[in-house]
Parts: sequence; structure tokens; C-alpha cells
Amino acid sequence: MTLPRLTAIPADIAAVTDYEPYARERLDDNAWAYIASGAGDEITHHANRGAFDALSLNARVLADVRGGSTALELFGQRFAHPIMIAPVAYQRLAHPDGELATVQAAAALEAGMMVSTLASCRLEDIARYAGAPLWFQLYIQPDRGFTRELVQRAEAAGYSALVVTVDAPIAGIRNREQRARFHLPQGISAVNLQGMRAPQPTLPPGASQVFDGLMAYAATWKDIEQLRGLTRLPLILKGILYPDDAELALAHGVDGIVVSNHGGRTLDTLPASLHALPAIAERVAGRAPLLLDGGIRRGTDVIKALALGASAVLVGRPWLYGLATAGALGVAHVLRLLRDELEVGMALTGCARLGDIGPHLIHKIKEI
Ligand SMILES: Cc1cc2nc3c(=O)[nH]c(=O)nc-3n(C[C@H](O)[C@H](O)[C@H](O)COP(=O)(O)O)c2cc1C
Ligand SMILES: CCCCC(=O)C(=O)O
Repeated sequence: MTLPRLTAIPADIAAVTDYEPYARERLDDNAWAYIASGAGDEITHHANRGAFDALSLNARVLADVRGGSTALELFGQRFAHPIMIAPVAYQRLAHPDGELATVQAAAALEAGMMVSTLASCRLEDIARYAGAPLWFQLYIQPDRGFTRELVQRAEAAGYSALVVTVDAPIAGIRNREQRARFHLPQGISAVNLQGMRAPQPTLPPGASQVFDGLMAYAATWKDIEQLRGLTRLPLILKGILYPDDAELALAHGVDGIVVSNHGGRTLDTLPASLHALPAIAERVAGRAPLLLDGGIRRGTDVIKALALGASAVLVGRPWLYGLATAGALGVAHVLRLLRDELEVGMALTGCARLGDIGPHLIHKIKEI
């Protein structure tokens, strides 16, 4: 038995993590296994949080922050704040209105949103509600012709950047999903992929199911080169953790990078994304904006990510739990909480603008 969705926010939801138990009571075991889980032993999933918790901030007092603002510009687009909705597949698992509820909340809270290739609503329908910039997250499909058409559809619908997720050419080992026998319920599907041909490689005897089967049509750098030639939209790669890959991305004409381990859902024991950020920031050295996701649950986490080199952050599970609890209202509330916490954190660290946030805010214990 699952509980009905809320139509008002109770007082005991004061922080975004307060949504998790409410969401759990409103989702069945099947949806929960997909939404909440990470890969393998969920070491990376938990490391994402641990990395934020282990850092302390430096306070700065008596700074004049009047007239302060969280606004920023990325790829020539204006954002009221640096907190974006991460691409999340099949949002109708969390709420019957799915992505349509999420985009309405994002519009109300002026949050940029990335729409997954595996959205459970049509990308054109979602775009109708856009308030802040809407970016399309692309999973390069085995059928490259279909992939090109998908990009063209997103461009025609007004999506203003292309975010190619490069860290999940195959699903990770999701034991929690396996134990719950996760399946997409009837009526929920990747509607934007309807009509696509799914080529099935025939495996010669002795060939590997993984290398020659599941990975047979996986994307490579060649596809990034081709996409670069296909679209004039800003091209962003999501799921980079290693500085050499960041360098390759720039060499392929990419405009931005999302430092991400996919919320710990692909390869377990990858580093926390926050831990991977400084080395990538050092290598990229301002040549392209970096975004970061994985474990953002507090305004202070946003400050830590920006202090270590990110320009903006993506948030996944927190607003999904808000969506499961109270639909668009829950998503909007999660975004509001994070933005309010960011403003309070900036005021208490003496930052009137995002540009004032820097490595000086990360506390280092002095050796004695
Ligand atoms: C249920 C779920 C579905 C996701 N689906 C996608 C997806 O379709 N495409 C993608 O690039 N990332 C996907 N992600 C990863 C998120 O975009 C993001 O990287 C991650 O959730 C960030 O970590 P957080 O949940 O700790 O905030 C998904 C994450 C979750 C939790
Ligand atoms: C192969 C990944 C499918 C969707 C996804 O990105 C996720 O569940 O995290």
C-alpha cells in the first residue's frame, strides 16, 4: 500500500533530505529500487555525500553583501541561480505527471532543466512549459540516423544545449534493481525513442555478450566529432571524471563538461564526483565551464562545488523525492530550499556573487 500524494508541504519538511522518507511511503518497491539505488555496493553513491560532509567552509564576517545575487551566464544563457535539474529517466515512475510536473516547477523556480532521452513524456510536450533554459540529454542510440533525428527534434522544440551522457553506454550492475526484479510498469516507456530500430548483433561462438553484444553499437569519440559537426547548440559531455578525458573532450570541440559519476549508478567505486573535480578544473584551466553533480543536498554543497571549480550544479534524487511526495509542488519546494540555503551560505561566507566563491572558502586544517 502506498500513501496518497501531498497537496501541501508539512512543517517537518524543512530540508531536502526530509523528502526521502515521504517519497518512500508513496512509491512501490519496484519504483523505489530504480530511483533510490546505486550500482553494486553503492560505495560511490555514498561517497558522493561523504565528500561534501568531510569539507568545512571558512566563514567571512562583516562583508557588505547588499545587492547580492546568485545569477550567472552559461553558454550565453542567463540563469537566476546555478542549481539545475539533472536529466532523469522515466519520471512517471515517481508521479503520474512525470516530466510535465518537473518542468513546471523548474519554470516557476527559474531552474535550468535537462530532459533525458529516456523521458516518459514527449520532449515537445515538456518544452511547452519551459521557463528557464531547457537542455536535451542525449544517449547516443545504436541507430545513428534516429539519433540525428532526435537531436533535430530537440533543436526544433527549442532546447538550447545538448548534453551527451558518456558514462553509461551500458547499465551498471544494479543489484538493488535485480533483487527487486525492477521492470517498467505498463504505460511507462521511453516515448521519445518510439519507432527506433534496435539492431541485434549476432554473436559468433565464443564472443563476449558485453564487448561484442551490449557494446557493439556504443558511442566513441568519433560520434562526438560527428555530433559537433551536426549541431550548433552548445555541446556538453556528462560523466567525465578523468582529466585526460576532459582534455579529449576539449580537443573534440566540446563546450562544457559535467563532472559526474551518474549519482553512483554506473561503475561502483568510482571516486566521489567532488573529489574528481579539482584535478579536472586544474587541467581544463577555464577553457570550458564545468558543472558537477552527485550528492548535492544542501546550499553549502553548492558553495563547495563552486569553490572547487564548478560553475553550476545538477541535482537528481532530491527533487525526484519531492516529485514522488507532492508532484510539481514538491519539486518547486526542493528547488526553493536549495536556493534559499545557497543565499544564506553566500551571505555567511561574505559572497555577494557567485564569482566571489573560490578555493579560499574551503577550510584547510593548519599543520602543527
Ligand atoms: C532515477 C534516476 C534516473 C537517471 N536517469 C538519467 C538519465 O536518463 N540520463 C542521465 O544522463 N543521467 C541520469 N541519471 C543521473 C543524474 O542525471 C545525475 O547524474 C545524478 O542523479 C546526480 O546525483 P544525485 O542523485 O545524488 O543528485 C539518473 C539518476 C537517477 C537517480
Ligand atoms: C543505462 C542507464 C539508463 C538510465 C539512467 O541513466 C539511469 O537509470 O541512471
